[in-house]
Amino acid sequence: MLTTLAVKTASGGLFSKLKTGASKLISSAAKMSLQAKYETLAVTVPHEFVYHVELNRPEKLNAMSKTMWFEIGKCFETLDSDENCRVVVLSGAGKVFTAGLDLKDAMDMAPELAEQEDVARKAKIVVAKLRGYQKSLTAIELCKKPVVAAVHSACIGGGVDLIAATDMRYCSKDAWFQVKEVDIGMAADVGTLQRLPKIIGSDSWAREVCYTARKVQAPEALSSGLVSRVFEDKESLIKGAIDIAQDIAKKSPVAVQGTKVSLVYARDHSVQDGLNQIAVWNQLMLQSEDFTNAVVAQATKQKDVVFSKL
Ligand SMILES: CCC/C=C/C=C/C(=O)SCCNC(=O)CCNC(=O)[C@H](O)C(C)(C)COP(=O)(O)OP(=O)(O)OC[C@H]1O[C@@H](n2cnc3c(N)ncnc32)[C@H](O)[C@@H]1OP(=O)(O)O
Repeated sequence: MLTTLAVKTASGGLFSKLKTGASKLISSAAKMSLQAKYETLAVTVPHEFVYHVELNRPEKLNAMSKTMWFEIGKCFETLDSDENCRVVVLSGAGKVFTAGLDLKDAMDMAPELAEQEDVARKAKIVVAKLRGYQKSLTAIELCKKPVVAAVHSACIGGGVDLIAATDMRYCSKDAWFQVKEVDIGMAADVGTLQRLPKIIGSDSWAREVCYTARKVQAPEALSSGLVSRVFEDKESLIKGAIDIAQDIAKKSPVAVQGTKVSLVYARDHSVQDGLNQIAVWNQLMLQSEDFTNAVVAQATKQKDVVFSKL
């Protein structure tokens, strides 16, 4: 039975190669249109199934403007359903990863609030904005494709909220991180306080960096678990992140996407709830051709199985 299935997989492989050639053409077409689609993000496709999203306001140190917040949400919602995308690398163009919330934009809210006299009406305006910003970053977590943050130089305030919603975090030696919100008189409200303590093993350390807004340099980011790899410089960081992304992109998208959904669910639920979730998920997904093809490939020592798009 294994032999029959292996032959089936091998002929599927040839068909998939033809499909791969076609998808490369589609990918280069997609590359152009994706770049044109956003004002504050640059989206490229460095390898088949690997997307690279760059925060792209280098002249303002990638400060997160209203447009950028909106576009981050839109981008990751789109990537979630894009069958050509299996993994995303997220980095910053130019000198730094991001200088955080665009402070000019933040001040623009004052005149709008001044139009209202009553606190409840003012609060309604603020909460709508907050919910919108939260939704944008949660789109990264809801995107079933793993997202690898590649941080160089500064990652401040909203930047920490952003990377806390990603799956894996790498940085270069010159990187530093700052939960800066208390310095601008606010409690962080778009994910750092909720996600950071779950990323970091030490609750005490997480609280310290949130209360003090002190800078965390790359070696401490590594030892605390905020990042899992440190690269020599930005160039090797991006290459390293894309290499890992390519490895992930070769795996079954059914398996990888199911793994992300289950890890995110398990983080926020009891072990028993998590076991129930994956049992329900896999009662369907173990019937996928990916499972059969991958099992056969392992059993017959076949390399480079090609999986259909998802
Ligand atoms: C509902 C909201 C939820 C989100 C909350 C998030 C909160 C936060 O993110 S709190 C943190 C806010 N960010 C900051 O406080 C950082 C401010 N920037 C800096 O301290 C410095 O720019 C930095 C140390 C990062 C770099 O200094 P450097 O001398 O190298 O560059 P600059 O000359 O200062 O900046 C170059 C141009 O970029 C503009 N810019 C930098 N940061 C921001 C910013 N956060 N918002 C808007 N614009 C920023 C800066 O004005 C310069 O532009 P230009 O004057 O036109 O040349």
